[in-house]
Amino acid sequence: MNTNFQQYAYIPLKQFSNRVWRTYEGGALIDKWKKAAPEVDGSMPEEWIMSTVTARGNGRPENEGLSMVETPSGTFSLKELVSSNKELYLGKALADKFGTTGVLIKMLDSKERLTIQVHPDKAYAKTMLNSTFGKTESWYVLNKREINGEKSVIYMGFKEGVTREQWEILFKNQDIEGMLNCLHKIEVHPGDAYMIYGGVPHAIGSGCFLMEVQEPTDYTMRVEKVTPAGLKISDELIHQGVGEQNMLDCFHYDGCSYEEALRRWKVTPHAVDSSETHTLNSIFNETHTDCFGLSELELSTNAEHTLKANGSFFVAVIYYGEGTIICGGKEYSFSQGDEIFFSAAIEEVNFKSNIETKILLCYPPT
Ligand SMILES: O=P(O)(O)OC[C@H]1O[C@@H](O)[C@@H](O)[C@@H](O)[C@@H]1O
Repeated sequence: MNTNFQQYAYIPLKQFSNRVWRTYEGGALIDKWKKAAPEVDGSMPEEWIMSTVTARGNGRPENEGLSMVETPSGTFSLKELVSSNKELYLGKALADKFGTTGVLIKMLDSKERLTIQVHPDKAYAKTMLNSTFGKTESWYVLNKREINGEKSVIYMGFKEGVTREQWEILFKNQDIEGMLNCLHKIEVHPGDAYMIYGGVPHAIGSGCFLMEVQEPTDYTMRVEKVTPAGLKISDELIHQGVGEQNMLDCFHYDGCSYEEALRRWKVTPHAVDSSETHTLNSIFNETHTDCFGLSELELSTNAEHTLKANGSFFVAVIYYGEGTIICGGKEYSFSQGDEIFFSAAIEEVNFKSNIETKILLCYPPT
């Protein structure tokens, strides 16, 4: 046990920028949010936040995806800090149950449509990939942009009647239009929230800027062998090493109507606490999943709100605004683009805003 690392469990820990390579292009809206010039689309369209997992990509750096945080004595990976004392950083329940943060948080900005894909549910992850975690995920839409005159959409869930046999034929023929036609196409707007459970087919369309809170793995099974921009995908990234037939088994063939799709997966955020100067909205909570949670704290100018410890760590992502954090009797500043880890050891955190502020609060599994 490294006693030196334990002292950092009592202070807010900010992470350095952590962009990750993906098969699709995007990222300009992440630059805009981070106030980083120039705002460019490229092959690093995701920012991974408080990540203790590495990304899967061909020929990419070994530690890509791992978050590095700033401490008074230098830069360390969150993973090594947490390992120094899991109970202190994560909280006892999480330390005992998983021994890891149990969650992965991302900002994702798509300039092009992502490939049609599916992620494992827990049962599939266990049997096929020997992993405790699947990749159930959630999307909270923050912004959108029109690309080539196209509205921002997502595709999700099979339409009624789609069978594995039909899906396999479309996959073998690489009939992309045919596959897209099997899924519900849903226009999205800032504020929309969706759960994407393991097994549910989906594709994020172009022009979506969203926060994703998810189980901490990078397992994507996909049915498109070439991306919309023309990038050829390796077999490993198509089926994660389990083969095409097993990849096809990762999908849940339980199609439904458009209305039923919205009922199953669209989430309506609601206020759980408010005053004249603040609102706390619950977005994803235990009624949707036990894998993670997401809330949102809105503060008007010169407002404040205190969050009390709940036995586990949480992560605050400053979507906009600036102000001061009071934690352990000390003051720290925060501003737009900050990503801050608050260990389970911290008893309470007071956020004070100088200007209008929106803070996304991400929580680990319950
Ligand atoms: O298609 P690639 O480049 O692998 O990107 C895959 C991305 O897909 C999205 O639907 C999410 O699951 C992200 O967490 C993931 O990173």
